Amino acid sequence: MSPRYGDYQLEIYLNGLGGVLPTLPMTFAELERRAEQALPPSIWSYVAGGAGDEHTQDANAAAFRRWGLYPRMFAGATERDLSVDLCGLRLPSPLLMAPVGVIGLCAQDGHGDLATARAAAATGVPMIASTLSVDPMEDVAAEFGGTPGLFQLYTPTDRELAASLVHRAEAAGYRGIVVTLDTWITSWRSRDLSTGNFPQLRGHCLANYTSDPVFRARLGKDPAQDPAAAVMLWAQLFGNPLTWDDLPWLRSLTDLPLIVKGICHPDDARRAADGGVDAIYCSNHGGRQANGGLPALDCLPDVAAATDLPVIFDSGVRSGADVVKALALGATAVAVGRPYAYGLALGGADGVVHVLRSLLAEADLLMAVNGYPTLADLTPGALKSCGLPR
Ligand SMILES: Cc1cc2nc3c(=O)[nH]c(=O)nc-3n(C[C@H](O)[C@H](O)[C@H](O)COP(=O)(O)O)c2cc1C
Ligand SMILES: O=C(O)C(=O)c1ccccc1
Repeated sequence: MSPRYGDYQLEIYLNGLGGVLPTLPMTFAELERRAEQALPPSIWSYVAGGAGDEHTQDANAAAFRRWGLYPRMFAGATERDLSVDLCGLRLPSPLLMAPVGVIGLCAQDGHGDLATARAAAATGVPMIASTLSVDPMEDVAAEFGGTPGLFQLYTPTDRELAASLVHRAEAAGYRGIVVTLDTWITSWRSRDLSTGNFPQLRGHCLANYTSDPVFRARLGKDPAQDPAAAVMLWAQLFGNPLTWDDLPWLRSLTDLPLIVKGICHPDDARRAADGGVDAIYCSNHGGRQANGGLPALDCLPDVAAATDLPVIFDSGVRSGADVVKALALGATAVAVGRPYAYGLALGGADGVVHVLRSLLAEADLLMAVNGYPTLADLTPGALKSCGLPR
């Protein structure tokens, strides 16, 4: 039986009886409000913002409100089992931390990648470590404890550099490679344009490049002596607009599970499966890239039905109820991005742990009161479409 996540609720109540109220927010709205106060304005805009007028970003969260979970009676769901198998990994829960580039800067000490990894160790919730980290992937992996971690690859135009990043991830003990397909170029980010600050262009998240032998050989000089040259080279190499012709090469890079992130169309899911990937990651990048107004949640059922592969879902998950709904719509595992970044901003590793435990406790208690003891009980039949978002 998996851990009793709902006990977190009891812990908070008992602390309250002892006169100790939670210092960290108990609602997403409060989390967001306080993160805005805690972060420097340019970092806040970068993390909280999306593409264009943020229609897709708003639609992502609103989409969850169009679904309701039937409460079922006489179900006796006294014990819940939230554990799941994902690409050969036995996980205590279906929750993951999505890759967040420059997450390091959300922590007060500037080392948020390490704090996030410590939160993964404390909760068993795997971190998908972004290519764009403040600390090198080896140092991040060293903080994972017994929790498996995945490495997210932004595929550079230089194939040798891409291979080097993947092989370093293998050597550092990462258990899967998540290749992000939707961000070979960044979208029209209105808020970042207003602040004139793209943290990545200031060279804050290039540790995986400046520590890489292939990148250093291309640079020809020590990046510490000429950081501007390193940023320029990174900008040239950052994103490869991959096509289906590149998939065999990607597949050949590693024997680790290969997961493709950014899939929203069932045809793309099928084609990726034919190309030998191990899992599909259905996401619209939290509305930071696409901005046609299509919520990622609306893409999930068809993507999940398109293949037999496991499906990771993210974009707009803000509560334990949202986690449960995404599972019922076909996700094998569900990731959050901004929510844990905000927790990090407010409380470092403890803040991330609080956000993750709150999501899991709410999901667990919802499954209890609504009578769904296991993840297998969460099928589309558990949901009822309930019209327009409020
Ligand atoms: C500040 C920020 C940086 C991100 N950086 C990356 C990244 O480096 N690689 C990646 O694949 N996705 C990145 N994403 C997208 C997330 O992995 C994820 O798809 C998205 O945050 C999910 O939506 P949510 O924030 O609504 O939970 C980033 C998201 C945010 C908010
Ligand atoms: O901001 C992002 O969403 C992201 O993925 C990214 C892309 C390039 C540089 C830094 C972050």
